[in-house]
Amino acid sequence: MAFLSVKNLNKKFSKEGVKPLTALDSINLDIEKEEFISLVGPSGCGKTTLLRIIAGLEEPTSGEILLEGNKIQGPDPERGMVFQEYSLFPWLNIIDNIAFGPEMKGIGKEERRERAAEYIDIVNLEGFENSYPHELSGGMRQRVAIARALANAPKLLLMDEPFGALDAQTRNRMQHELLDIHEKTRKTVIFVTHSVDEAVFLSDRVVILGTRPGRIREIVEIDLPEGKKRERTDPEFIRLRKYILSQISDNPQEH
Ligand SMILES: Nc1ncnc2c1ncn2[C@@H]1O[C@H](COP(=O)(O)OP(=O)(O)OP(=O)(O)O)[C@@H](O)[C@H]1O
Repeated sequence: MAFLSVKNLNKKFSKEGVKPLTALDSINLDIEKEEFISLVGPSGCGKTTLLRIIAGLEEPTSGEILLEGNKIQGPDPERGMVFQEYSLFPWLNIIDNIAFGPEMKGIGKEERRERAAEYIDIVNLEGFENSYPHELSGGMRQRVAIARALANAPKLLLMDEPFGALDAQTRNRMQHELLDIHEKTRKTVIFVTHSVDEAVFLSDRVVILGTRPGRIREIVEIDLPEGKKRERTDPEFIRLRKYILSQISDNPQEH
């Protein structure tokens, strides 16, 4: 049994008087525990819709998703979501932002602060515990958002274009940090991105969603050295990146 199993998933958006739009068509996908999976494809191919259905924020029209054999129904902190806009609480300092989920679960102050401190350490934000979100850079805020999702002890981390709003240099640094976080926590990650370069750099497998909207076109294994040893200049990296780009026929917005 796969850790996460997407079975025959279909999603149609219907509005009165308008022809229904098929956003996802017969999606089947098995994901193993600890895997890092990216979803790529042209704009409108259904990446965000698939992620939102896995998050439980959207209902499929038919089909189902099983997490460790249990059908997903509605949102749950066991599936932590990180968005492009950091959605931090501006009135809470960093440690309380991170401890928010555990607080909602009724975990006592000391324990949740301990847990938050552990994740502050993992995302390298020691010393910023008492700062407020507006006092941090974009990359740092995104690290808080990742720590906040992790503090709920999720089984799955769902990331929707999390580095899309960052400048190129910060984005590059965040990619290295995310690999590092993945190595430390071994969380299963599903990562939506427009950037094929980013997907190849981060992932164990890249799922290409089709030019025919909403279908899986191909799943590409990224057989590169683990962790920080990944090099963009590696000929295999360049070959995989070119190959995936050639499979995305619409213009990807960046690469
Ligand atoms: N709430 C909605 N109501 C109607 N149509 C929707 C809704 N959400 C998404 N769609 C449509 O479903 C299709 C898939 O959208 P989705 O946002 O999942 O694509 P995407 O691959 O994430 O796109 P992008 O790369 O531009 O973010 C698009 O045609 C979109 O217009």
